[in-house]
Amino acid sequence: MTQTVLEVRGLTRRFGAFKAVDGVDLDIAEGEIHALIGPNGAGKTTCFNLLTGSLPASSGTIRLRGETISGLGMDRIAQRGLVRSYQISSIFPDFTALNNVRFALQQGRRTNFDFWRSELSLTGLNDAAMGLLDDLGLSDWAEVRAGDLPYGRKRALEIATTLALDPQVLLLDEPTSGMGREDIGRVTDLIRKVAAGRTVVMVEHNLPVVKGLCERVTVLARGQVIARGTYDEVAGDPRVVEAYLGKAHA
Ligand SMILES: Nc1ncnc2c1ncn2[C@@H]1O[C@H](COP(=O)(O)OP(=O)(O)OP(=O)(O)O)[C@@H](O)[C@H]1O
Repeated sequence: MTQTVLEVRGLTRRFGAFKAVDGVDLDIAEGEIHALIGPNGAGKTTCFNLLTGSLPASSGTIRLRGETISGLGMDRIAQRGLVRSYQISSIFPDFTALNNVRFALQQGRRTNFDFWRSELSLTGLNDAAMGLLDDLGLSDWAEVRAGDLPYGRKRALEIATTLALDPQVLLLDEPTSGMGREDIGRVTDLIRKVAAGRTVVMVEHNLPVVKGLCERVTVLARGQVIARGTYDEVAGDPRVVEAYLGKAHA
């Protein structure tokens, strides 16, 4: 039987009287690639902010492997293995790609001692950083200033710095946004590769990417879950069609 790695119940976030996230339940299975989709303003980003602890919930519970993580700060949640992809703005543009990953690995050593004790030592830092760059197709770019990388490579670097923290559950925030076709194909392949041995939850607007990549999909609209299932199941759901296109099309 598949194990639930992330269990969310009744997750709610109010801004004044407005509920941006309203009683959301999620069950994310170990090892799956799960998409959170929905029209603009549906509450996807707020949901991610609640999962990572960057925003406190108004109510509801979040359990990671059965342990309650709601109410913990971002660092402690990351320590327990749930990490969100760094935003490009958090990549240091004047560092090389290699030094960005080295830095992230050092951060990981601070937050995940067991991982380091078992896998790495200080002398292994360069090898580990090069290994991650290699995994993400960035070895030829190791000595390039991060600020000079093309957009798609920057997103790959962002994933590399996140993987440096060795997350069990990786949250990816619109990993293909702003990319051209070629970069989308490359990043999609990368996500499939890095998903081996971990669980991935992604917010993604590009529906063909979701269809190609994600085993299960949860659809949010106006802060609530309106459908869940495989891509084909939710794409055929009249509530989803209505949420995306308006009532006339449903
Ligand atoms: N800090 C805030 N204060 C007030 N309202 C907020 C705040 N953050 C988000 N909202 C509102 O909550 C709703 C959900 O926003 P959210 O960004 O989570 O949606 P989303 O599904 O990620 O949208 P998009 O796809 O456009 O990024 C929106 O109506 C937004 O205006």
